[in-house]
Amino acid sequence: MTASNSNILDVQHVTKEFGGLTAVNDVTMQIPARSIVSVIGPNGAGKTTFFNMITGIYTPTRGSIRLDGQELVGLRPDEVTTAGIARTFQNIRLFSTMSSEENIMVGRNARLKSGFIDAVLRTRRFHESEREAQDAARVMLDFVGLSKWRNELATNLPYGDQRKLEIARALATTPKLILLDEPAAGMNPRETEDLKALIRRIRDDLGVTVCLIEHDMRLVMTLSEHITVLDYGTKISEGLPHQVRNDPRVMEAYLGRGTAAGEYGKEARL
Ligand SMILES: Nc1ncnc2c1ncn2[C@@H]1O[C@H](COP(=O)(O)OP(=O)(O)OP(=O)(O)O)[C@@H](O)[C@H]1O
Repeated sequence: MTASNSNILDVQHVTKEFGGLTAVNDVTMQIPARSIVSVIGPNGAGKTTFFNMITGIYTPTRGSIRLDGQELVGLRPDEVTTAGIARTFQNIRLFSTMSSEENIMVGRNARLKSGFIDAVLRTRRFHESEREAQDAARVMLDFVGLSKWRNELATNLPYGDQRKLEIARALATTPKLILLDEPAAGMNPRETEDLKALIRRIRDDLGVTVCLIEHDMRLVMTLSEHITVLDYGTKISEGLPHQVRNDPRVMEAYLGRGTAAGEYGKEARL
């Protein structure tokens, strides 16, 4: 097996320009299959833009993004989902008037075979699809430990559980790779510990590769097997947690930069 075969995602020279601003500048990175990796960087470094290119929300100005050899550039977000990438967002995006189970079924529907006509005519295929979606939703609720909230409106769940529900909804699309955008944002230390255990189980039990953007340096340093650091859209460092933590370019990028600087400084003293 060649090195590239063991990488589930291969990003080559990706750039995104917004008018005169280069949000992501010629970034190349690979994500090994069944790994847990992080993309970090100070506020405005280009992390979310990077995720938005991988998931088809933005088309790169230049560059190539391959999932298991399949070129993703040019695909719509739903086609990227079907190809095998799921994600969660920086801000919680649940349907507040739906139950936890229904929220997951919406995620699952991205994969179902029945279409609009089936739904209108209530065909057998539609009913089978609905049952399949409901079964899958229950398995996912159980996996993330939220079975007791099955019929509860998503908006009534505690904050940490709403974040887990978003992860369950993303997992319901049966991805090969899941992208988590600041999953620990706003969590208390106990919720963050729970999240860490869940992310490990996503990889270990489901075999799904995990890539996260995260400002919580303690979480990033203890969970990640590989870290890529962006600053002003450019990759300034990558490697094992201890290599990145001790890289002078990374320290320099964080120092004097708002919240993220404080969080990095806290970790650097550990
Ligand atoms: N749609 C857009 N149009 C114009 N500029 C954008 C757009 N999206 C992002 N940017 C700019 O690109 C740069 C990178 O933003 P991005 O949100 O990717 O950074 P980030 O690393 O995710 O930041 P944070 O940690 O604060 O979430 C910023 O200067 C931002 O203002």
